[in-house]
Amino acid sequence: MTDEARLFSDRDSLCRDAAHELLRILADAVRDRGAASAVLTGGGTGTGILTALSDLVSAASDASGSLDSPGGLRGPDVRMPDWSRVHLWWGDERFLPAGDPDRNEQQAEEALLRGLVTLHGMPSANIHRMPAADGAAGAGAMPADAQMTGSIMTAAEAYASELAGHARVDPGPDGRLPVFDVVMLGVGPDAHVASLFPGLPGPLTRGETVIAVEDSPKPPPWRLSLTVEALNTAERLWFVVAGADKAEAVAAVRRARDDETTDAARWPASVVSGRHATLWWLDGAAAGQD
Ligand SMILES: O=C1O[C@H](COP(=O)(O)O)[C@@H](O)[C@H](O)[C@H]1O
Repeated sequence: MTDEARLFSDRDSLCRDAAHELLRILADAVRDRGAASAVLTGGGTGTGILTALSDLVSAASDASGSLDSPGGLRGPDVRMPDWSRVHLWWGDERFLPAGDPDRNEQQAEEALLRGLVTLHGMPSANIHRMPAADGAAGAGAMPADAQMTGSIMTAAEAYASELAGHARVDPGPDGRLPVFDVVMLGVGPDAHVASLFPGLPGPLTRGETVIAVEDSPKPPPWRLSLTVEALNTAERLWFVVAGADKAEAVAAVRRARDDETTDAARWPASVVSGRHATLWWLDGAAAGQD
């Protein structure tokens, strides 16, 4: 299947359009299947999309003069999902104490999630955060290095179990995972996606849905990540990329995607795809046009 690319003059317009489309997909999935789920990514563009989504939700809610209701129309062209039926997951997370500003979930919390829970009826139980280093899978406070390996392994198993607990009723490509209507992924200048880094075992791992990463070249070193196999169950997979520092990686990955001999260990982003669509959301700089 050929990838589609959408180009934008800048990151803000990319984020606004992606947020708009994400809302539409979630609303359609709730209408058609009674449930929807999205996998969030960290990073500047991933968090920018959540901020844009929050703005859309607030504007639509203000325009309607009331809180959201299932399937209701809000604003001229924005249809809200019933948030009580939407589940949110993460593609990767930094294994740090809860509340650490470097955690992807903390950035998402501030950009969007607090508002969805307090104002728009999303149950906190629908927000599936990856475990934190000081949580049940950790060892109280931030574990010492010697304990860390065991803690992060337990955390990866815990998230895999949580995913399996929400697995699709009618098992599709992977009975251990929910239906992911949309998986969003940033792409690093080194072509990493989620926390699957070139040169580490992550991109080549098979048979698991979640892995622990103990030596990420991008700080912090301890991370959790969905695997290639898990990401590839997405109905739609979106690469969301902005900035000139990504242009070389984007070009190389897009070339590698057309090459059957691609080395997954060198170009992790080249081996992930959506089942029905793979879409590149790019600003001009990331597309190499500046
Ligand atoms: O560390 C991470 O980086 C990537 C890319 O972030 P960006 O700021 O360069 O767009 C992100 O997708 C990933 O979730 C995060 O953990």
